[in-house]
Amino acid sequence: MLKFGVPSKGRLMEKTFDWFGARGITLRKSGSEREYAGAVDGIDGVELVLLSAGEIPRELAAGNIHLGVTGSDLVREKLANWNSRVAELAPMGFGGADLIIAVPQAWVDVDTLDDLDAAAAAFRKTHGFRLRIATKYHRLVREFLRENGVADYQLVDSQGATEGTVKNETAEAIADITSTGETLRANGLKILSDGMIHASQATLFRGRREGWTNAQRSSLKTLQERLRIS
Ligand SMILES: Nc1ncnc2c1ncn2[C@@H]1O[C@H](COP(=O)(O)OP(=O)(O)OP(=O)(O)O)[C@@H](O)[C@H]1O
Ligand SMILES: O=P(O)(O)OC[C@H]1O[C@H](OP(=O)(O)OP(=O)(O)O)[C@H](O)[C@@H]1O
Repeated sequence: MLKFGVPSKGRLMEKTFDWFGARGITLRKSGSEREYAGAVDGIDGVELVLLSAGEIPRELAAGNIHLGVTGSDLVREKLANWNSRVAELAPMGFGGADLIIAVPQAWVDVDTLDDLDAAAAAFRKTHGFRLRIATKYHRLVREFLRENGVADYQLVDSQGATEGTVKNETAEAIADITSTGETLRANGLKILSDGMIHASQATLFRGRREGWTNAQRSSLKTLQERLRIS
């Protein structure tokens, strides 16, 4: 069977079903609403596996699923050298959100990464510890700040309500996903003008693990033909 991982809930699940439906391919949950399995109507040998969007990158890289839909941000965050472990088959045009760096609006002298670097050095001198950036995107934020010459900071882990960490005084800045910008505004934060790390959207990926059977290759080919993607 060709195993196809799709998000099991939340913002990406329904839109994934709609996206395939609009292209004449019906994804179907089998059994009860709560069962995390299903099938693809009209294409033999494809098995749906409903998984958390955050786990799909790892399952693709491990070869436990062959295809998967998840956010392009999650693939980049969860997989070192993601490009060598999965291939992008199709951007899907929904689930759009920007991973950005934001600081307090009250920091009137800080609008760019260079300003942040200067503020971070000053912060360390004054406080005796490094400026804290709260995020769940550790890999992407580290890479981005390294490439942009910002060094004098520390990451603090935040798995949710990240924008609140500044008010709660557990961080001075944040790196998180935003779509409408409302959460940032409500928490008195502003995006650095050059603080865009990644523009994410839901994407169909193929795992690059070797060892596919001929039947699995053939199911993928049929699916690609039906979707008109290569
Ligand atoms: N406004 C938004 N806020 C957060 N994530 C968003 C938003 N819009 C789109 N996304 C995307 O949705 C994906 C995360 O979806 P979701 O939270 O359902 O998955 P998850 O992190 O695996 O959650 P869970 O583990 O609870 O299932 C990411 O790719 C993210 O970029
Ligand atoms: O720009 P906005 O439209 O305001 O959306 C951004 C917010 O939505 C997400 O949180 P989510 O609701 O997924 O909860 P979380 O804090 O658990 O990640 C994200 O982490 C931001 O907090």
